[in-house]
Amino acid sequence: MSATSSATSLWPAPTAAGPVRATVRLPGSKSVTNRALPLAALAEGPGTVRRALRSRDADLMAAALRALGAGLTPSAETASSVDWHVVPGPIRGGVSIDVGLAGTVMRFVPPIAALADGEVRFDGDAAARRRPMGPLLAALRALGAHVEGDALPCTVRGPIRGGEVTIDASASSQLVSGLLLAAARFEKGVTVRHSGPPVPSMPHIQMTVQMLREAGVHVDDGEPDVWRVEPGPIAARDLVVEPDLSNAAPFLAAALVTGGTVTVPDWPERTTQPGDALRGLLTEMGATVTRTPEGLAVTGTGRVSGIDADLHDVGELTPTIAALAALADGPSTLRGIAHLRGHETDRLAALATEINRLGGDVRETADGLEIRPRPLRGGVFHSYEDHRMATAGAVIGLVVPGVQVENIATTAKTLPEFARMWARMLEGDA
Ligand SMILES: O=C(O)C1=C[C@@H](OP(=O)(O)O)[C@@H](O)[C@H](O)C1
Ligand SMILES: C=C(OP(=O)(O)O)C(=O)O
Repeated sequence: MSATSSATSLWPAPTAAGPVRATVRLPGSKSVTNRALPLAALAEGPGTVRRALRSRDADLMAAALRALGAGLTPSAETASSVDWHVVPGPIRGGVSIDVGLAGTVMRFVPPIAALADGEVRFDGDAAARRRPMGPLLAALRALGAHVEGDALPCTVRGPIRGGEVTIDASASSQLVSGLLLAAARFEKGVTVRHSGPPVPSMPHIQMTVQMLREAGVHVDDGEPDVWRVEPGPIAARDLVVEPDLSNAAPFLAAALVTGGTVTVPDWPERTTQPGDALRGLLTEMGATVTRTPEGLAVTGTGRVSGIDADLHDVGELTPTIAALAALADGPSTLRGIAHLRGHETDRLAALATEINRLGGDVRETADGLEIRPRPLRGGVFHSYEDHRMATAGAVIGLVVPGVQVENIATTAKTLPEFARMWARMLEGDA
């Protein structure tokens, strides 16, 4: 596999001088932000989304909703956070939408566009054209929309009626979430049945269902692999976005590999974010994880244990877990993650290629990775325009001198301040 980025800038990953001790405050969750904004844009009145993430993916979602007729006014803006006041408007067509490389934009916005009676065109980055969308577009067609294309670029023209549809969502949970998020506004609502190998990232579908219910939408998910959304109003709300727990992963990993402590404030007591699984995964890999008055504290010993883990439900944590596994004192097997081949890049190939380039021993399996730790050396770690590849390189660089991450700026997809936060963490705060 070759690196696809045209950007050639190299970021010298800082090596930790000793155990990291820092409190790292994470901006809002991408997944919550990019559900809260469309729900607000489809609501029956104006609402507010507080502490929303500002990042490439979140900005693309805001731009898409504006193009479709919603009013979004920012306040309390910082580099990575914003409060949005959202005023819904009639969904209008006749517009083009750039999805970038955002799975949430490419899968969540077309069903909204199908509410318009004008054509909406979608396209994105070259890598986005390779990401699975076919089952979603086929479903929109089956539910009454006129759709051209089976992947990006594509066009969608409503109005959609809704009803029952069967899809194979084994490539991405977002194919289901997208249909559910807009469905209360379909004349007949929707019943989505999944048929095929197991759907990955189920916590993300639970997040969709929970956020719909919080907005007063009736959702029945009582039967496995079937979701029914009743037609009806979506309540206007004032909600606060939780910190992004998946983006906490590289920072918490720093505690493990350096034998330090990293604390993340405002870690929710209960959440549907898959990043919450880090508490168990990092414990298995040798960390002590405690809830303190300051937040979730993760303390490492400097020694990392190998792990045998099924990451099917929490696939987006894989790059960090793989980086830790490459630095562990025993082998690891990561399974259940064949769908990562359709993420920002083929993450299984990218992780194997880049860790092996530094002297590692990573083998791709049909559904994951086998990682045998080897002494690693410095070198270029390509990011393939994948924010989580870039942060995985940063984790390795903490303890392997001379790692240079290509295109660290790609972290702007979900965490534009990553490089600054990483530097501050190493100085003792972030
Ligand atoms: O719905 C969401 O917010 C997400 C769902 C998951 O996608 P897949 O089901 O495609 O893995 C996850 O990996 C992605 O980062 C965010
Ligand atoms: C898979 C990911 O993103 P996306 O929302 O683009 O699917 C991710 O953030 O790990």
